[in-house]
Amino acid sequence: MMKFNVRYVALTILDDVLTGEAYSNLQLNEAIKNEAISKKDVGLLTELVYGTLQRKITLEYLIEPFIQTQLKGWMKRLLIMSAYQFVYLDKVPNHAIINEAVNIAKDRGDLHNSKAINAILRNFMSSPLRTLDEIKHDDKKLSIEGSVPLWLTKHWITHFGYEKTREMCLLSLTPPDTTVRVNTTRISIDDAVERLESNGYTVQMDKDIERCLHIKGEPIVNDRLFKDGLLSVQDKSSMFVAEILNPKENSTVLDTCSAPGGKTCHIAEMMNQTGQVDAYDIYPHKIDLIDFNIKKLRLNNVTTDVHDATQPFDKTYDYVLVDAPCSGFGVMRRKPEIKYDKTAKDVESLWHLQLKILENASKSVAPGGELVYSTCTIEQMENENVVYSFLKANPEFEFALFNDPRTNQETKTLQLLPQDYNSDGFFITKIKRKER
Ligand SMILES: C[S@@+](CC[C@H](N)C(=O)[O-])C[C@H]1O[C@@H](n2cnc3c(N)ncnc32)[C@H](O)[C@@H]1O
Repeated sequence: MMKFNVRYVALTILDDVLTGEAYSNLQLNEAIKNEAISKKDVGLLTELVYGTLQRKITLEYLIEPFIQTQLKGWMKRLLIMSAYQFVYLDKVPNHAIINEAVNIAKDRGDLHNSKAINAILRNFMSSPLRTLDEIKHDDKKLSIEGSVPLWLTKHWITHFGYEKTREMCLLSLTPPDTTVRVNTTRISIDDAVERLESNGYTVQMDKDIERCLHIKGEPIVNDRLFKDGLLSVQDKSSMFVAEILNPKENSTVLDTCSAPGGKTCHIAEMMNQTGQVDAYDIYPHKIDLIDFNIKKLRLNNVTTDVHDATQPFDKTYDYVLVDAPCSGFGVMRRKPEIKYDKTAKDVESLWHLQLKILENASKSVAPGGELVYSTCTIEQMENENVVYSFLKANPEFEFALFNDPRTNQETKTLQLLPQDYNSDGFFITKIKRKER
């Protein structure tokens, strides 16, 4: 048996993720926790897993002409991981890439496998890199360049146009900004900035959301402020959801699909330990995650329980949040496998579920009360189509206009794309029940 090495672990993670058995972020966290690996190796492992996943379609296109025989799935994954190092990493010498791949192949299979890997990689590395010139159609070209399946590329071009889609796909191959939300029930924003700076972080205040800070430095999860619950890691686009819901102090809030509790906690912080936030999720094990966060942040205005949001809630509330289960294409830069494992059929069945949850949750909005519907996707079907279908069937509701932070104009819906704030793609809309 081979002794632990970074590429071996990276390939095992790629196997699990690309066969749909695990999520990249969770697998990576496990590997980093379990193995005695150095800081440098953690960096390389992360780069290999995320880089290969992010650029899977591009890498397959580049190496495909050199594969003449039928290969097993893991061999193809080993080849694209090796191709990633050759094309995108400067510091790894070609002979090291080939040796490592051959050793893994020997360890996994017979000599024949390792010889095939050796021959393919040698051939690939000594030939000119394949260009996109031979592809005639813009959508196909972009699908390969941005490593996004063709059906999605076509969808997005139809909805957002070619330029915006290209910008989004290419930006999604790079890391987003790291932003944190200050727990203003425990520390002032000025004090949080001062303490972060004294801990070595470069901090920038966000221009739209007061409690949002952009930080650069060591992983924040190791910092005292994070560990003590004085701040939470949250993407800027995601923070807009609670900001747009904008619950008043002493009000009541229902959060229907709330795990792991990012927005629940944001809402509870905005209400400054007053009022009542009832947070539900369908999965019992996920309720533990919300409870953990509430406890860590020391929030005392939240209760949690298991509940299926398609089934009636027993109370009415001033504010309701439906942060619906969705395809998640808005977070493809954080979970790249999302791009490859969803189909148009999944999107359609999500639309049914989302509409059902929205219909049911709306019954818990008190007269004059407001409901925010949000998703972390950019699929029109799961966003505009859900809310317009709902409003058509429920005339007692209407849009509650809010400010589009990008234009400072009132809007009914907000579709944030990654390029808007170098953050996640999110959809947010607000509706209100008309007064009786
Ligand atoms: C987008 S995530 C919510 C993220 C959360 N609001 C946050 O900010 O941390 C959607 C959640 O909906 C939950 N969910 C899926 N189907 C559900 C249902 N029928 N009823 C309630 N929750 C559901 C999932 O378990 C998942 O935790």
